[in-house]
Amino acid sequence: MRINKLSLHNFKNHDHLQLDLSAQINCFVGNNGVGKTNILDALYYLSVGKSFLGNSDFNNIKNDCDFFSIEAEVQNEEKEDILKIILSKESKKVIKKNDKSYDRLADHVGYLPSVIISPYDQNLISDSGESRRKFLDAMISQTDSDYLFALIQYQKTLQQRNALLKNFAKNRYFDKDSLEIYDEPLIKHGEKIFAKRKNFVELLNPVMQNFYQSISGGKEEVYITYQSDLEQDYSDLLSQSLEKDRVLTYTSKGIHKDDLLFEMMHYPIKKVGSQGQQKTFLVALKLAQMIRIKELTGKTPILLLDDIFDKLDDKRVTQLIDLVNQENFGQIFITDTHKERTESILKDIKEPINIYEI
Ligand SMILES: Nc1ncnc2c1ncn2[C@@H]1O[C@H](COP(=O)(O)OP(=O)(O)OP(=O)(O)O)[C@@H](O)[C@H]1O
Repeated sequence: MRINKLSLHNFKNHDHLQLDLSAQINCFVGNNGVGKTNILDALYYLSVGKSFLGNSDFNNIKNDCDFFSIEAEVQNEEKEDILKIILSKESKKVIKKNDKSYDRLADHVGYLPSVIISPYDQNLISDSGESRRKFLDAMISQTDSDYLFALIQYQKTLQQRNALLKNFAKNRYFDKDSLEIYDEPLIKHGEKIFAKRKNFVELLNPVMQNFYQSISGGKEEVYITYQSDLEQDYSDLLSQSLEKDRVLTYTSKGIHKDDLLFEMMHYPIKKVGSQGQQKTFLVALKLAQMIRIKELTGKTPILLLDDIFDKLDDKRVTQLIDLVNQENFGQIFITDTHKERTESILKDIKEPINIYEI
């Protein structure tokens, strides 16, 4: 998959922007705040139907405007598809492929896979488990529509079960049987999600380890551990935590409490990793994500590299560029504040490179 043309209207600070893109490497260079990251965000938006910054959709509409649109010509094997996303303040978001609207956003996810590496990835290390779960969900959903379906059903059931627990507390009443109606779908979807998450992380680990060692020059060992309540039987867990859930008025056990432990040399990387090591870890993790998506879907994700050259030493940057320049990586988008630095880093690359000054 690759994007031949991109056109933005009123997307964040870009009122009109039209770009003819290189099939290989595209760089957006310019000063702070000119809108380089916003272009990557528009490309990410085309891929998953939302911003990677996770803010409200309306914040993506240029200030004082009523709508934004993102349009792209996407090379899909032999044919070209036109993808269009329009969001207006008055109506629902519309995502169209070749003029046909998708009924649900979930039907679009996976069509144009993407992987983004950005300074915001640091939140994956520093934030709570929720951001790591979101990352895991976004990553698996791009490769597996069954997973996304199970996740949507699980979240719906969880909300209903929690609402009932709150209702019991409010009315000083409890009915075990009506609560248990939700247990069966929760267990069914929860177990499916657990198995898929466990499997995905297991297969991600060796790929990530390889990338980490290639970029860092083969020193530290890094590892991701998947932690889940569902290592125990979920049905037993729900029974055992019934009284607790009743008091807390929410469901305390399940895959909505899962987490990923990021480790370096058997210690949390958050505690023992330098800034450069943490960044290398995140880059390796994202490159591994890219390889897994490619293996599972047969599609090469577009790779979005935002401000990647900061915090990595020259040796690591060279290693990284050598890696992504190999033929198993597809179309790449890079942002940087220094045009000369970008040109110098990419000087040995033979593929066509487009550099846009924003
Ligand atoms: N809805 C919006 N309407 C208008 N401008 C916006 C909107 N949302 C963000 N911006 C502007 O976009 C700019 C930030 O763009 P972006 O993050 O892409 O910059 P950048 O070129 O990547 O900068 P840096 O080099 O600092 O990372 C800011 O000037 C911000 O005010």
